[in-house]
Amino acid sequence: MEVIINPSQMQNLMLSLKKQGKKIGFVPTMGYLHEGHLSLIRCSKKENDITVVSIFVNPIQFGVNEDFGRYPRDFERDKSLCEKENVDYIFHPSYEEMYPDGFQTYVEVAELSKGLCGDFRPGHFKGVSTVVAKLFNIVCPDNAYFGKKDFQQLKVIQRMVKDLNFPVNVVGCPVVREQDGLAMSSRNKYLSDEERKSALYISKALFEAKRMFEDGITDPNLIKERVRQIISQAKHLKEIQYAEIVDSNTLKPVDKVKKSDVLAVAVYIGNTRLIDNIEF
Ligand SMILES: Nc1ncnc2c1ncn2[C@@H]1O[C@H](COP(=O)(O)OP(=O)(O)OP(=O)(O)O)[C@@H](O)[C@H]1O
Ligand SMILES: CC(C)(CO)[C@@H](O)C(=O)[O-]
Ligand code: BAL
Repeated sequence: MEVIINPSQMQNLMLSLKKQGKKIGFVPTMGYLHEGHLSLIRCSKKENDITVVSIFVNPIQFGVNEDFGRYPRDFERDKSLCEKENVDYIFHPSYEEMYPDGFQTYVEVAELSKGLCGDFRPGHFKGVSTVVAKLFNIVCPDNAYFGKKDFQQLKVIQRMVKDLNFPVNVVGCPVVREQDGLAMSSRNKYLSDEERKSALYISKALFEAKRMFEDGITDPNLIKERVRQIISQAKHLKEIQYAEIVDSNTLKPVDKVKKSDVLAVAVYIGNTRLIDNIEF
């Protein structure tokens, strides 16, 4: 496995591998890898000749009061996890190389970046689509793997690829959960033991919502009310930012719940903002 930090070197290498007919799979991450990330890597390994993982905590997708500074980082640990998974290349650029002096070009997916997280993290998806566009141009992947845990992000990237004709196939992969249901997330590290117990109410609420739908309830307000009730039992709950049921293509709230709609939530447990979702 090789670690590459220079974007031009990475791009030249990928272009030459493509010329040799190699199929390239790409897993973009912000590091501090867990089983959720590893599931994406395993998918890529199965479907491609070469697997590239990027590890870059992208400053432009964080708001000024967000956790960019304290976002968990452990490159050595990430490196050995990637090695164990037989990753071929880690792309680990510096901030200066990704955003050199004078940087001023952004990609914005207008509508899908609104609503849900977009309402609470202004500029976030613009930062995500911009860095992913750069990463796609640097890594030149055939297939790129994103988790459905960040459902809105996946939709934004799929739209960007379609609208800007990126020659990349975007693959959405299932949410990986801890045994007790909590969605894996690098930010789970921020939770104290007590907060970790509170966080469990999130997945509990999502599973109950799915059960309600399977029992024939299609009124989104009934389901959302129950979801809020369950999450409100969490001792360390600070805020439910949103609990919304949306159409999985438009991300607009629905009047009547149907199969494939998505219930998405963002919740503060203590000072930790967690997102999760479930598909009906
Ligand atoms: N539990 C999970 N299951 C499946 N994919 C996941 C999971 N957690 C993260 N991913 C995916 O891994 C990729 C990289 O995500 P990222 O590095 O931001 O990790 P994260 O754990 O989501 O971190 P954060 O705490 O910022 O939410 C994204 O495509 C994301 O959707
Ligand atoms: C896609 C991504 C790597 C862009 O910085 C990030 O948003 C993430 O880890 O989900
Ligand atoms: N997984 C999304 C990265 C972020 O929260 O900034």
